[in-house]
Parts: sequence; structure tokens; C-alpha cells
Amino acid sequence: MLDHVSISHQSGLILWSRSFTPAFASLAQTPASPVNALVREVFIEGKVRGEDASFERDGYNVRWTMENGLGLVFVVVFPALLPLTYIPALLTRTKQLFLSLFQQYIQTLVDTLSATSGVLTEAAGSALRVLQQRMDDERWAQIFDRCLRNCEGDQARRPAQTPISLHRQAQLSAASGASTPGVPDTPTDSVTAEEIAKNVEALKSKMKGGRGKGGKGTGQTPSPSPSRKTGAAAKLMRKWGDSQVSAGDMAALDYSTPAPETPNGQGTPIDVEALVSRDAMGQRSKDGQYEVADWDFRGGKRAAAEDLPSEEEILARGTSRLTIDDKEDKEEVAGSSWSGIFSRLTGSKVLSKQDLQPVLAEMEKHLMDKNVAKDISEKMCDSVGAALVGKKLGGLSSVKSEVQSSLSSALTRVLTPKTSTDLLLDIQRKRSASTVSYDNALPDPYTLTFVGVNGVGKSTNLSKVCFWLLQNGLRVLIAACDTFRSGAVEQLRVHVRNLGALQDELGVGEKKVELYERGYGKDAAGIAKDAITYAKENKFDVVLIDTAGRMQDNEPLMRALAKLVTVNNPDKIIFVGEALVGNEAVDQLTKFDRALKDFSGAGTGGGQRKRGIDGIILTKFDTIDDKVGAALSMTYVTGQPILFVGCGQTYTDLRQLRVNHIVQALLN
Ligand SMILES: Nc1nc2c(ncn2[C@@H]2O[C@H](COP(=O)(O)OP(=O)(O)OP(=O)(O)O)[C@@H](O)[C@H]2O)c(=O)[nH]1
Repeated sequence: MLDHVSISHQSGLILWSRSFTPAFASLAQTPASPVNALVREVFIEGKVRGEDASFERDGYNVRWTMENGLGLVFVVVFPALLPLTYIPALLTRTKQLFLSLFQQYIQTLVDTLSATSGVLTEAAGSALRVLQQRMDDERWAQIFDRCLRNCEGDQARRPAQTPISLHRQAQLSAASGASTPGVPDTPTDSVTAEEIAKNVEALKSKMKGGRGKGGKGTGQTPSPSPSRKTGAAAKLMRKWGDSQVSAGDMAALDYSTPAPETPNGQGTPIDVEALVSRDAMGQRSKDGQYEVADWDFRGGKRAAAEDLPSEEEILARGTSRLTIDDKEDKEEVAGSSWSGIFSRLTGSKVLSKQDLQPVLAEMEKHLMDKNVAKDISEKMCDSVGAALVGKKLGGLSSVKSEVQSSLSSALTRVLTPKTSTDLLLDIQRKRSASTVSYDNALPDPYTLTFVGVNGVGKSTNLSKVCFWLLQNGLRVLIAACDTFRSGAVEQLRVHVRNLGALQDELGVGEKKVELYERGYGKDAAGIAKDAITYAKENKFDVVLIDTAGRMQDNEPLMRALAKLVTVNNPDKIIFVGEALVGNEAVDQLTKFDRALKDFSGAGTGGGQRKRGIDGIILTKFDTIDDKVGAALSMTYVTGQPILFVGCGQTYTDLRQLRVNHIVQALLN
């Protein structure tokens, strides 16, 4: 298992890097990092000999290969004890793929850097950003992951008598590395291919949670969507009403049984591959923060490896690549539904309302086809029309770019968040603020309440958010405040068990997630309050409050939700809605927001402010292709940001929505 990979310029500028373990992500920030040692002791001191080399430091093996023409350095770090013979092949393939995809962009960057002797000027910074955007567009992180998996697979499959090529390469690299300062390379000679394959398998099965008998296909693995897969947890009719639930009802609703323990007390074995998609794991930023990937309409889930071009295709591009201009021309020729619209304006000089009318009608239809609500499509087109009437435009391409840029700015204006979307920063701020103001008293936990209609994915996406928080080292308490739907508590119990076990499997450290449950039929507001108190006393950083689904027109239930909000004053009220429902989602959101504003903030001592929806999670994005209109409609009606989108049923199927990706999808 790798600890780290990076691609940098020999001036020290990092083009791309990724840490695979939280421990290395933290270490990478310090001067003690083996990668920093490599830069200091090899590159700065000019002790580079040959293209490939390695050295060992503090239990890590650091191996690299260079691309001398461009001055690039490809580095991987892994535990020195692991005989990973595929590393030289991984470095070679990574180098080939990277150059094949991005050579032109790297060349521009390198030229700018050499003009400034390696100093990161504004021009170099912008060349770097272009390259990184390109890496994003081509889904470089996924291409690397697939390359890594293939190399691991090659090593695991290789029989004992396999030709020595990789092994030999490893020895050769080790030999060239011996001339570098520091410790000699890990000896691999004494390890047979059979032993290596065995070690890799052992490591893999450890990663999979020692699945053994309880693994995939045996039916023993809990599903991330227990409500679907376990008979007992299948959703049944909801029973409503605080006072109508008898002890008998409560027992009937309570499907929850304590999690069966394995003999070693570790809990039920889990199938890691079924719960997280490794392709879709977020990435750690330089400061070790775990970030979910961006949603991108071209990749949809961005997770499906089959959507990526094959390695052969990528390498072929290196030889017969389109120039950037060629590519743009091709896209232009391929065209889109827009081409027809713009051609109607050819020849116009000063645009009149009349000229624009058919174009705007077409544009409105286009937006509605993308699932934007009707009245919002109309408003967007009105705003584009107003910006264009009276403008003097040239030929077709100028008309096209002018109309597109008007629409693009109108969309961007609506979609750009007006409030903070950085939850990790908000959590940190709240913790610091309450510690300071109460003189080192226990900090108040940050609280998020998830609301929405039935079955939209509240519990599932709450659990994905929990996974993300746990990956960021936070302690999370989940409060089971859906006290009505049968199986709701059990569903959360399974999620919490999975999330805890995943923490073990992914090496995130001590268990940091717990469920606060008080069964069925009780007052949800009171349970949430007790959960927050429990969280504070037990030093949880975040409380995620799951609420029962309810219809937006059901006033008694909306009042009950408003009571929960008034009593507990959560830091964020998150509306969870389905991306596929378009107009209906807008109606749901508008009414939830309205009802909360109307009914919250009163009755419990007064003075509490009225609350509305603070942010949105749009679910089932994996089912909508590029029909992303709900995102626009929902931000339009509340002015609140889309915090995440859910795009599948594993814990890693959570994405951030970048404004430019939505704009592109809407314009496409
Ligand atoms: N394809 C897909 N399915 C999802 C997504 N999020 C949730 N689901 C599925 O949607 C179904 C309902 O999810 P839940 O989390 O139980 O929904 P809920 O809103 O908590 O339901 P109630 O408690 O009944 O209101 C489950 O089968 C989930 O697996 C997503 O992003 N994509």
C-alpha cells in the first residue's frame, strides 16, 4: 500500500500530490517528511545520478524517476518493509501517462519557470492553474488510481517463475539509488515472487477487513442501504403522532437489535468494497484535509473506471495528439443545440427584443429540458434578454459568445454561494469561539439537522457526510430523531456500525462515531436536545440530527420540525432533496423554508430567531446525467448553497458542486 505519490518540477513546485494515509498527510507538512528530505538532500544538493533512484528514511522507502527534458520528478513513498516490486513499473507508467496527457501544458509551465529561474511568478502560477484544471478535466486522479491498481494486480498475479523484468528493474533502481545519500534501498533480492504475491494478498485481505467467510456474496455483509437489503429493515407504513404510540406500537416499530459481536469483539465484519468506492475516495489536501471530489457532469459519478480512456488510448494520444485548437474546433463542429439558436441571429446588427424573442424561447426550452423549473427558466431568460437588447454584435461567433456569456453570468450569479460552504471551517470556528468565551469550558458541538420529504436519502446522505467528517478526524454523534418510521433507528445503527468498522479498515484511528438513540414514539425535539448535551459532555465535535421525512404540506408535522429547530437551534438546517424531481423539489424546498420561518423561533422563552433552510444536499445525482436544473432552481428560490450532491449508495458517493461545472452542464 502506498503512502504518498507526487509529481513535481525539480525547482520544488508540486504539480500534483496525494497522500493515502492520514499519518503521511500530516507528516508531509513537516520538514521531517521523507519527500522534503529527498528535495533537500538530493535535488537541492545536486546529487541526482541517473533518472531513477531511491532511498530509505524513517521506515519509508522513497523512490523516484525523472523526466530530464522537462525537469519533472515522479515520486512514490511506501513502507520500507513492503517488498512492492511493482513500484518501478508504476513510476514508468505514471510518467508515460502524465506526459502523454499533459505534455503541452507542462511545457508551457516549464518554459515560464525557466524564464524566471524557477520562481513562481504570476505567469507561472496561471500556467500551473491551467495544467491543474486540465488534470481535473481528464480525471487524472482516477487514471492514476487505475494505473496503481493494475500494477498491484500485475504483482499479485505474477507466478514464481515470471521473467524478472520488474524485479530486475527494482534491483536496478536500487543500484542507482545506492549512490544517493542516506540509507541503502530495501533489499528485494531475497524475496521470491511467490512470497511477494502472498504478502500483497495478505495486505489486501487486511484492507478488506479480513472478509473471509463474511465477505461479499455470503449475505453476511451489512449493506449501506439496510432498508433495501434486510428484510426486517424494509420500509413499512409510517406511524405518526406524538401521543398515539403505545408501548406495543413502540415494540412493533423497534426492529433494532444490538449489533452481533464477533468472538474477538470487533463487531460484524464488513465488506469494505461494498461500502466505499476506492475510485471515488476523496483526496487529502496539502494540510491533510480530506476533501470529497468535485462533481463533473462529463463523468457523472466520476467513479466509473470504464468511463476513463484506456491506458493504450492515452498513450496513443501522446503520439497523435490533437492540438488544443484542433480539439476546440472539433467540439465546435460537433456543436450542440445552441448552434441552431445562434444562427437565427446572424446578420443582426443592433439586437432588438423582437430579434431575441425566438432565441430566448429556445433557451428557455433548453433550460427546462435540463430540469430547471419553468418560472426560473423564464426569469433567467428575461435577465439574459435585458442584458442583450440594444447591443451591437458582429458575426455568428460574436453573437454566440455574447449570448452564452450573458447566460453564463446570469447562471453564475444565481449559483455562487452567498454564505459559507466551508463546514470544516465553521466547525473549527464554533469550537474555538465556545472554548474562548466560556474560559476553556467544554466546547459546544456543531449541529446539523437533516430535513426533507420521505425517502429522498436523508439518512444515507447524513451517513456520507459523517464519513467525510470522520475522515477529517472529527468525532461525530448521530442523533436518531426519526422516532416514527419503523426501522429508521436500526438503519442508522447499521450505518454507525459500518462507519466505525470502516474507520478501522481505512486506518483513520480510534473510533469516533456513535449513535444516540432513544427508540420510537418519543418527542424528537427532546431526543435531539439530550443528544447535544451528551455530545458536549463526551467531547463530540459534531452532532448530525436525522429527522423523520414529512410532506411539505402537512402543517402539524412541519410544526413539529419547527419545534425541534426552536428547541435546539442547530448550526445548519440542511434540506435534502432529490435532483430528479425538478419543479416538485422547488415546491418542497420553498414550503419547508416557509414553514420553518413561520413556525420556528416562538414558544420556548421567546427571543429565538426565525430559522429557514441554510443549505441543500441534492441526492441521486447519479441518475440525472446532465439534467442539473434542480441545482439552479433550488439555489434560486432560497439563495442557499448546495453543500453537497449525493451520487450513489456508498459512503464515498458525495461530491462538491462547483459553479462552473453546473454552468457548463446547463450550457451544454
Ligand atoms: N442512486 C442513489 N440512491 C440514493 C442516493 N442517496 C440515497 N439513495 C437511496 O435512496 C433510498 C432512500 O434513502 P434513505 O436514506 O433511506 O432516505 P430517507 O430520506 O432517510 O428516508 P425516510 O427516512 O423514509 O424519510 C435508499 O435506497 C438509498 O440507498 C444517491 O445519491 N443516489
